[in-house]
Amino acid sequence: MKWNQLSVITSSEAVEAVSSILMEAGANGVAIEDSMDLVNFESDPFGEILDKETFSHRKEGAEVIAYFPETLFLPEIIPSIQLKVEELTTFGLDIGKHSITASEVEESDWATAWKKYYHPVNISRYLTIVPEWQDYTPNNPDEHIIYLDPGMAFGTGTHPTTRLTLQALEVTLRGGETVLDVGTGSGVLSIASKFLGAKDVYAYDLDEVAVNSAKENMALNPIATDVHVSANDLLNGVDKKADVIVANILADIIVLMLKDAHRCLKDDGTLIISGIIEDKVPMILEELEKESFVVDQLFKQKDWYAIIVKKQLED
Ligand SMILES: C[S@@+](CC[C@H](N)C(=O)[O-])C[C@H]1O[C@@H](n2cnc3c(N)ncnc32)[C@H](O)[C@@H]1O
Repeated sequence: MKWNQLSVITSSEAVEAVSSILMEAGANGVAIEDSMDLVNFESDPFGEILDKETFSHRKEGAEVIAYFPETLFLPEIIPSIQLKVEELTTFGLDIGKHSITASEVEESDWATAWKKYYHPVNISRYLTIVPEWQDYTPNNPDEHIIYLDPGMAFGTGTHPTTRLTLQALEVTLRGGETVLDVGTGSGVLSIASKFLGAKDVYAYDLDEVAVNSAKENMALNPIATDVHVSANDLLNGVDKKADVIVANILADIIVLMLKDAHRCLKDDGTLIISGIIEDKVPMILEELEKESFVVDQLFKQKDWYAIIVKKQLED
């Protein structure tokens, strides 16, 4: 399979915002080359296990490289990406040169391109994600280590949407639950669910690459080898009754599964939805109400939201 690569030359301070714009536009992942990497390296608590030799030697500014499936026609989406990047100046961000270039890449190039920028991600006191190829010593006895090789699948833990979802899972799970993980990607949420005490976990993804990646990652984490991973479109045809349903997919896709989520959730169950960019929050809240869900908690990081919701029960 071929991938299209979009490179945005920008400033270090706009890296996160530009990455969010590219992810929102449908990128499957981003790699970042930032002149600030070496500076951050010095202060990064995980710094000592990064390989200094692999660091970018970019002299100034930053480059955000996003990977889009070839099914997305880039000339159609580049103008709106350009506009959104330019709008960042209205938030006082320096966007640097903000030039955008597109090119084609082979899958294998992308599969390894981001690896050198990927290092352990400390999600919370209890959860840390560690690249499968790195050694890591936990900082405290409560820390669970999720080993991942996401390959081509989404879910390294570095994206705010994954981090928010993991934190929402952590406040929700108590032990013994049945969990449905919709859009599992790398499988990271399923593995975390097992560490947080879930009993039966079912992971679904539409994309065969993600299904295979999730299966490989379950095998890397002995606690998660009994997670059932399969290809499925959202919750179509799923007849399980779950205590927790978790889905980190974009807002417009989440809306499509709300009816099925209601059907598959036990009366006292919890639905965790994430991947919701700020602009989409009002629409999601409206749709949740239509499907008889009530909001329990909102989590926010940067422009992204995760929402914990419950079924609205008759009095
Ligand atoms: C943003 S990623 C989330 C990955 C991971 N769960 C995480 O939180 O990091 C969304 C995933 O949803 C999958 N997806 C998109 N549409 C889907 C659908 N209709 N049914 C099942 N999975 C879908 C994508 O293939 C992708 O792996």
